[in-house]
Amino acid sequence: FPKEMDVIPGSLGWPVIGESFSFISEFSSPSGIFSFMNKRQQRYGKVFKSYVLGRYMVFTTGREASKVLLTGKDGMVSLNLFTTGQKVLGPNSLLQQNGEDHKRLRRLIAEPLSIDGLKKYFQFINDLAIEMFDQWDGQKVLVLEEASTFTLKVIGNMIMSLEPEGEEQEKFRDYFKIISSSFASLPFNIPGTAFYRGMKARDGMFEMLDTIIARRRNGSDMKQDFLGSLIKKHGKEGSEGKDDDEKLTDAQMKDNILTLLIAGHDTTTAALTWLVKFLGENHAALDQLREEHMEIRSKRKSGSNLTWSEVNNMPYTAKVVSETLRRATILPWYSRKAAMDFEIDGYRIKKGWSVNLDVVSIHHDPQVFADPHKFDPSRFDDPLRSFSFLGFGNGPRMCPGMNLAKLEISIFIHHLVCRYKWKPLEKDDSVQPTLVRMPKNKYPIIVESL
Ligand code: HEM
Repeated sequence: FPKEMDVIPGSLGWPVIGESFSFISEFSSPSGIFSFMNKRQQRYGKVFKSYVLGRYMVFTTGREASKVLLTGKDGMVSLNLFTTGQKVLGPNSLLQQNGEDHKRLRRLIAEPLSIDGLKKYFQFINDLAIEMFDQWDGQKVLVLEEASTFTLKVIGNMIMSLEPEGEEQEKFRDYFKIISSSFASLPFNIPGTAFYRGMKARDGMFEMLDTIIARRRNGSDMKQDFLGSLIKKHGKEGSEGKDDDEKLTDAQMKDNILTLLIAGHDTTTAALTWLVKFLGENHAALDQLREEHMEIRSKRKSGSNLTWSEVNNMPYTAKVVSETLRRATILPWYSRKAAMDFEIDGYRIKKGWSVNLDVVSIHHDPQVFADPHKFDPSRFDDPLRSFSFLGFGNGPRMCPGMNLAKLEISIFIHHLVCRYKWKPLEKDDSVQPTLVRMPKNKYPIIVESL
C-alpha cells in the first residue's frame, strides 16, 4: 500500500485479492456497483480507498468531486484504462491521449459526429430501423440482440459505408464481437485466451480497413463517410507543408475507428435495451411518449416518413432518454489516473493513483432526484444544476458520440411506439458483469401490433 494512502479511510480486504470478490459480485447484482459504493460510503464517507483487481483505487462521488475530476485543469488527470483495453485499442486511441494531443485528435474525430455532420446518415438509420421493426410483428425478440445488430450496422455504415447485409458486414461483425469481448479480459497474450483472440481479431479488422482505405486512395471507391473525411484530411500531406494539424496517420485512423466502435456500440445497445425495459414498466411515461410520436405522425402527409426536422424536435423523448441514462447509469463509474498531486474533498491525491468517480450515487442522490429509483422523465422538465446528471459525462472527455446515440435512439423509439406494444417474457433483473451495464437475459419480449 502506498504509504501516503494511510490517511485515506477504507479497507484493503484480503492479501492479494483485496476486495475484488465483493466488488465483482456486487457489480453484477441488480443494484450494481451502487451497493459496493454505498456500504463503504456509509462507513468511511465520500472518499475511500480499496484494492480491487490488482489496483489500489480511491473512490469518490458528488458534484464537487466530479467537477474536479472531469474538468480538472489540463494534465491533472488522464483516462485510466485497464492494460487489455490499452492494447486492444492501440497507442493512438483518443482514450490514450492527453492534454493538447487529446484536444487536437478530438477535434478531428468529433467534427463528423456533430449534429450537422450526422444529417447525411439520417435516411440510412431510418430505413434500417423500419426494416428491423418490420420483422418484429407478433414475434418474440431479444431486445439486446436486435439493438446490437442495429447499432453495429449504423456505425459500420457511418464510418465506412458498409452495406447492412453481405459478406463484409458479417466479417466486420465477427471481428468486432471478438475484439469487444476481449476488451476487459485478463492481459495474458497466449493462445486460447480471450485477449489473444481479441488481438488477432484486431489484426483482422485492420486488414479489412487497410483494404478499404487502399480502395479509397486509388480513387475506385469515393464515399462521403467518416473514413472519407479522415482520408481527405490525411491526403493534405505534402500539400505545401501547411495544415499539419489536420493530418492523421493510417495508424491513428485505424486505432480511432476501433475506439469509436468500442465506445459507441455497447453503450448505445445498452441504452436501447434499458429504454424498452423502463418504458414497459412505466405505463404513464410510455403513454406520454406515444402521444408525442402519434402527434408527429398525424401531422404528416399520408405515406410520408419521419423527417430530419421531426427527429430534432421531440422534447418529451429527449427527457425519456436522459431519464433512461440516469436510472441505468450504463457506465457506473469513470476512472482517472492522477497525472500530478492534487486535492479532492480535503484528501491529498498523489501522482499515479487511480481515482474513480462513482456516478451511480450522483444519479441517485435524493437531494437532486426525489424518489431516485422511480423512472420519471419529468425530472428533466427544468434544467438541473451542472454535474448532477452525467449520462454522457462532462468536460473535455464528454462523449463525442452523444448526438449519434440520441439520433439512433429517437428514430428507434419513434417506430417502436407508433407500431407496437410489448410484454417482457421473463421477470429477471440481473445485470451482466461487464463494464457496460446491460440486462443479463438480453431482455426477451413478445411484440404485438397496436
Ligand atoms: C447512449 C450511448 C452512449 C453513452 C451513454 C455514452 C457515454 C459516454 C461517457 C459517460 C463518456 C465519458 C467517460 C469518462 O469521462 O470517463 C463517453 C466518452 C466517449 N464516448 Fe460515448 N456514450 C455513448 C455513445 C457513444 C457513441 C455512439 C460513440 C461513437 C460513435 C461514443 C464515443 C465515445 C468516445 C470516443 C469517448 C471518449 C472521449 C474522450 O476520451 O475524449 N459514445 N461516452
